[in-house]
Amino acid sequence: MLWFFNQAFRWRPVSRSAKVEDLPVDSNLPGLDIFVCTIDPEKEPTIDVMETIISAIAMDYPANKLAVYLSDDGGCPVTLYGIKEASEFAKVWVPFCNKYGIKSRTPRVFFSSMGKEEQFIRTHEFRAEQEEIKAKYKEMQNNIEKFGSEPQNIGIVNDRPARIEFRVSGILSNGPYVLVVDCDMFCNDPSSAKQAMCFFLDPQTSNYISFVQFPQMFYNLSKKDIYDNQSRSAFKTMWQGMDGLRGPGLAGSGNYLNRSSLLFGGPNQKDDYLLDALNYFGKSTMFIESLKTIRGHKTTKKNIPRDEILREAQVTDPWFAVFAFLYVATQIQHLIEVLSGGGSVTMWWNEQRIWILKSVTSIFAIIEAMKKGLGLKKKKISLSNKALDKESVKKYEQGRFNFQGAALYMSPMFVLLIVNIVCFFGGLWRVLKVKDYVEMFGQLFLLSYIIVLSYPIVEAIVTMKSN
Ligand SMILES: O=c1ccn([C@@H]2O[C@H](COP(=O)(O)OP(=O)(O)O[C@H]3O[C@H](CO)[C@@H](O)[C@H](O)[C@H]3O)[C@@H](O)[C@H]2O)c(=O)[nH]1
Repeated sequence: MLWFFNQAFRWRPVSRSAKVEDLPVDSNLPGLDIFVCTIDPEKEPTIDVMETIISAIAMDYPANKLAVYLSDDGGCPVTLYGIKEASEFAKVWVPFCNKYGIKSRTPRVFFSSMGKEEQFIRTHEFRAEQEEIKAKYKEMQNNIEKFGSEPQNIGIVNDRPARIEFRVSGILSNGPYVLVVDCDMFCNDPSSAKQAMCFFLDPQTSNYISFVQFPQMFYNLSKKDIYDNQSRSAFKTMWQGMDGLRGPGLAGSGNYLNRSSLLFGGPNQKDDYLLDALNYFGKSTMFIESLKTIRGHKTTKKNIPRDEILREAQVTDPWFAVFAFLYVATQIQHLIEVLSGGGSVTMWWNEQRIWILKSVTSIFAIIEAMKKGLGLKKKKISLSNKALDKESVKKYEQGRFNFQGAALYMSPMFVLLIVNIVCFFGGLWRVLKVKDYVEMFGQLFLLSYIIVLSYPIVEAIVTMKSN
C-alpha cells in the first residue's frame, strides 16, 4: 500500500529554477517582509538568533523594499538588546557584503571554514576591511553574551505566544510578500528573495502560486549522517513530486508567501473577507486599511517566457505486479534516486533505517492528532532546543546513535524488534525441523533484513549502553 501511494511522488516531479536577471529593475520590485520569531534565550541562544536576523537584513534585495521583523514571544531583555547590537553590526556588514559580492551573508558562516572560498583572490583592502569587521563581530558577540549572563536579562517575561508580526508589519511596511524563517535558520543564497519573485511576478505562475518553498538543510551534517538529517527524500522526491501534482505543502518555514493569499486565500480569491472585515480581522481601522492596499496591490509583472524561468521534468514509473519483483525494484529505484543525486550507498542504507524508525514511531503523531481532533488536547507548542549539546554532537559526528531521552518514543520499535527477533529464531527452528525452505525463505529474508537494519537498536538493547 505504502509503495503504491508513494509512486504518486514519481509521476510528475517538477524541478524549478529561476533566472533573476530577467526580473524588473530593483525600483520596481515589490516589498518583502521577513518574519523571524523566538521565545526562549536559553534554548535559542540570542547570539544565534542574531545570525538569522543579520542574514535576513543582508539579503540581496533593495533596502527600501525590505523589512525584517523579530517577534519575541518571551519578551526577554536580552533579545531586545541583541537586536540593537545586530542592527548596529549590520550597518557595516551589509555594505561590506555588497561591495565584495559576498555570498555567505551569515557572519558565522563567512568567518568559518564554510566561508573559505570567499577568501580566494582578494585584495589587501579586502583583507584589512575583513579584519576590522571581524573585530566588530566579536565585539557584538561579547556584548550580547555579557548582557545575557545577568539572570534578570534572560527571564521570559511573557510566555504566551503573541505572533503579532503579521498585524504589526501590515501597518508598518505591509510588504505584498513575506518570508517566514525559524530563529535558527539562515539563508545560504542571498538571491533567494529575487528567485522567489521570479515565480510571483511571472504572469503565468502568479495566477496560481501562493508561496515558494525553499528546501531546508542542516549545515553541520556529519559525513555519516546516521539520522538522515539531510532529508533528501523529503525535499527532492516528495516536494518535487507534490509540485507536479496539486502543489507542495508548506514546510513550516523557509517559504516566501503572497500576503494576499495568507489573508484572503488563493491569489484569485474574491473580496468577501473585506466586505465583512471587522468580523474577520478585528477592529483596527489602520490594519483594515492595510488589507485594502494589499488587495489592490498590482505588482509590476514582466512578460518572461515561461520556459525561461521554469524547467520541468516528467518521469513515469512502470507498474510491477509480482511482490518480490516490486520489492527489489523499489530498492533499486531508491538506490538510483540517492546515487543520481550525488549520494552514496551508506546514505541509501541510512534512509531506509530512518524510514522504518519514523514509520513505527509515527504512532505517537497519530495519537496526538486523534487527541487534538477529539478536543482532548490543549493547544501547546513545545520548543525544540537549539543550544548545541557538545556530547550529543560528538556522538553524532562519530556516527553513534543516541537514544537518550527517546525511550518512550522508541518503545514501539523495541517491541516490534523483539517480536521480529523471536520470530526469526522461531523460523530458523522451523526450517531446521520441517525443512520447508521455500515457504520460509521470504519471511526469514524480511526478518533478517529488519534485524540488520535495526542493528543500532539491537545493540542498545543487548548492551543497555544508553538509557
Ligand atoms: O511559542 C513559541 C514557540 C516557538 N516559537 C518559534 O517558532 C520557531 C519554530 O519552533 P521550533 O521549536 O524551532 O520548531 P522545530 O520543531 O525545531 O521546527 C519544525 O517546526 C517549525 C514550525 O512549524 C518549522 O518552521 C520547521 O521547519 C520545522 O523543522 C522557532 O523560531 C521558535 O522560536 C515561537 O516564537 N513561540
